[in-house]
Amino acid sequence: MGSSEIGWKLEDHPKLPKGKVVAVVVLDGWGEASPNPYNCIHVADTPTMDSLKKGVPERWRLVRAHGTAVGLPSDDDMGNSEVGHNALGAGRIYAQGAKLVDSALASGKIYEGEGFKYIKECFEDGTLHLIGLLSDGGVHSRLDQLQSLLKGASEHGAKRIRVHILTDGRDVLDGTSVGFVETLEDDLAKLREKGVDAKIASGGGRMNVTMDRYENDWGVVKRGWDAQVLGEAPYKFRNAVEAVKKLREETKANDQYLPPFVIVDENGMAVGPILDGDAVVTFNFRADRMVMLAKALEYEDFDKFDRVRFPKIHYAGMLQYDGELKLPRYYLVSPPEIERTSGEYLAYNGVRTFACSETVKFGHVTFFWNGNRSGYFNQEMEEYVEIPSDSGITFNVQPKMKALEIAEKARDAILSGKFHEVRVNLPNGDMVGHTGDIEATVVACKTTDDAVKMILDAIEQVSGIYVITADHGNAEDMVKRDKKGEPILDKNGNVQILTSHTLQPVPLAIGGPGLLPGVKFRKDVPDGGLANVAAMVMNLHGFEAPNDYEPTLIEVADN
Ligand SMILES: O=C(O)[C@H](O)COP(=O)(O)O
Ligand SMILES: [Mn+2]
Ligand SMILES: [Mn+2]
Repeated sequence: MGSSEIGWKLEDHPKLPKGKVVAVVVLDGWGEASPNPYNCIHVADTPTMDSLKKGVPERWRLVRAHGTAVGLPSDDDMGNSEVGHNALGAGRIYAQGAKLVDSALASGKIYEGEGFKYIKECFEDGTLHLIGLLSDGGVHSRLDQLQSLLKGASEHGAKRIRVHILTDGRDVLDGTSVGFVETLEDDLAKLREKGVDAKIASGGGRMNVTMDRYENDWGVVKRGWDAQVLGEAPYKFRNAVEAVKKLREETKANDQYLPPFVIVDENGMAVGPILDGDAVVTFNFRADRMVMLAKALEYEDFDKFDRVRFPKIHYAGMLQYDGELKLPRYYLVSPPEIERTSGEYLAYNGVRTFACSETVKFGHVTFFWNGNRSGYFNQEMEEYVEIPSDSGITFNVQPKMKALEIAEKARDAILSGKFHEVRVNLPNGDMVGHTGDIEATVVACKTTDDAVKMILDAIEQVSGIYVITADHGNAEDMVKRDKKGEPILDKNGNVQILTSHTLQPVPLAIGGPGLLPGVKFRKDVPDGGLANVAAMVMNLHGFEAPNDYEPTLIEVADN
């Protein structure tokens, strides 16, 4: 459908007025779980969020934020920011990258597309490089997809393959990197038996090497570039299992933060720098932490760091990572076509929007919210503000992050009278939760609660409406559990800290003086998920949602 054929005008809601200020607050990584010592939200002092839960029962509920409710392959998949914010903003459930790549690999269609044909042109004389996150986390990538791609690429003629690994420990338990590298090494050995020259060429921890996002710290991407493209790194090893084991031991870094390393041959030469005539595939399906590398690999004009050498390669992403920038130009699997998002409708219908977060989550309430599209729909109607995040630190040392600064910006936007929607992401529960530091995560949760209070106070002053929710769980459960829900202990009797997201539902609270007294949650959408929130927010702005949006969660009783 071309945009001119779309009927952008939304119907008026029969009962709800227009012109109210609606604050939409996404608490990143804030799920609902039973109270226990590993539930940092429970342990923290959170009077504001507690009062919403204990307040009007018809205005607080849980919504699904994981698995099929957000377009992931199965209900064993935890939620994440990309799919969560996509669902919140788009109001519909799209088959997400993980699922699309699964199907393209299963059917073999991945090998028939333009993207694969493009990289295949290098197979005769060049090397195929695969760069991405090595784990089964299913948030940015999946090991089984890499395995399948390795097999498929070799069957389709790749003779020399180099894998550049990024160790995880964030979406999976810390320490699991060793096992993933061993599995990959087994696969590569099998390929070598078949005559394919296949090796791991470089590596490093995802948060230290390559996978920065929203341009918070180009140094991260540069460290990756030096290892992957130039074959240079402070650590050199003959094999990758040894590299990961030694670096964990010697530098005491966890999987997320391993320093960059290259694998060298018997003469000390890097086994797989990226050279003219090579093909490169970034095998993560998720966009945010691949966009920066994609720019470095693709853009002729580039001034973010000195690339030293800019090899002439054929580069394809697993997916196209940015629909607006059309980046990268070539990709193996078409991304979900997320269109007619709520933000675009609201801009057409006169709703003025302000969106804000700090750098590490800025794209969540803009890019992901708008269906993986950077930029404004209509600059006259929207203002996006990014508060610079601290860089070069792990957030357990700064658990307050910029939450209060974000709340101040939201407050000022609410009080300014210039906006009808003020949308923010408060990052703390998630970003600090990912460090696995329980004490710091408790501080993170308290700070989030303080920030929510500031926003609610401003809404009170302008007789507005608030919508408080989250994109997925994280801080509410910081320990790995067995099937019965009991914490799992390691061989030393210590609990295994869970740095990842969870499968928990998230809270959804509505209220504020501007909300008509008869507005309450419907009882007939018990399985409602994040995708149902968009229609509700449109209602709160005085509009009916488009017919194909997931149903709204509210009704208006006459009283
Ligand atoms: O990229 C990350 O930080 C994690 O893999 C997932 O966290 P997010 O989905 O909350 O960004
Ligand atoms: Mn998130
Ligand atoms: Mn997260």
